[in-house]
Amino acid sequence: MINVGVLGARGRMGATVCAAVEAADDLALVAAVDADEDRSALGKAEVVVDFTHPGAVMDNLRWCVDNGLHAVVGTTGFDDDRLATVRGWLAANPGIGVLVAPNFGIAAVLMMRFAAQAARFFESVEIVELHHPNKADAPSGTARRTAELIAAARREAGLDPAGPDATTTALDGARGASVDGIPVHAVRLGGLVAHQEVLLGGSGETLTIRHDSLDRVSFMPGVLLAVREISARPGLTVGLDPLLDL
Ligand SMILES: NC(=O)C1=CN([C@@H]2O[C@H](COP(=O)(O)OP(=O)(O)OC[C@H]3O[C@@H](n4cnc5c(N)ncnc54)[C@H](OP(=O)(O)O)[C@@H]3O)[C@@H](O)[C@H]2O)C=CC1
Ligand SMILES: O=C(O)C1=N[C@H](C(=O)O)C[C@H](O)C1
Repeated sequence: MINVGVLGARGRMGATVCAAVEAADDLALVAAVDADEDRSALGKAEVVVDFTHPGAVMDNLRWCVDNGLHAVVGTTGFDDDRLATVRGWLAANPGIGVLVAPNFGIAAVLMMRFAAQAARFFESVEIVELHHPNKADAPSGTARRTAELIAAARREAGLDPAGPDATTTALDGARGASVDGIPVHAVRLGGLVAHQEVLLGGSGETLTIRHDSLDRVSFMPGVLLAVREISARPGLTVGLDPLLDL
């Protein structure tokens, strides 16, 4: 039995994680903590899951590492500087495992992988991410990560990450944000959960790779897999890929 604590427990994701943990025979929910609540209840946990806010997650994660707790983190906002900071904390606490994943959906992980594979075959690539209107950040962590993977694949193939673009006059934002040279566009629309299209274009043909999370239960198999495996993976793991043998 693995004792699990959840940070952000009353949020959209946190509540879904609490229900998934309670439904699993091999996991016990021992603490459910939300904003402005005492984190000390998490001391009974072996693994803490964080789905809070980009502004809160680093303080939470520091607290977990300092208290000897493994952490599975879905909260967004992790750039290279933040990941380096977490690596530093873990170097001083060598038995602790932290997994940070921008997306726990298996299909989303595959979408990112397929996009990176396709990236070198097309002159143009742009990303459109579409989410519910209560989302705190833009672009999504998934879109950022996808753009980074695509840009790395294109650089490795000797291609400019950015495709051809003759547009010289544009309203601010009309061409999206540039992430590693890849244009990323963010849509916020009632009725949506979490969706992304990677648009690739070449000579007389295009390829669209689309992923849809239609319900937050889509993230649960990945979250529970990480909860079960994190104690055997000391140090920092980024993304779910290594746990899926990708
Ligand atoms: N990796 C993945 O697969 C996924 C990642 N996400 C990410 O997870 C994060 C949360 O998303 P979502 O659940 O929709 O957001 P919500 O706003 O629904 O939930 C966040 C919860 O965390 C609480 N909270 C804020 N600060 C703290 C804190 N310091 N300690 C404990 N709880 C805190 C909030 O309380 P209050 O409202 O009072 O501030 C709220 O209840 C986002 O970064 C989102 O992008 C989302 C889906 C999937
Ligand atoms: O806030 C969300 O909802 C989501 N956040 C993550 C992200 O920013 O990529 C994962 C998924 O897109 C849902």
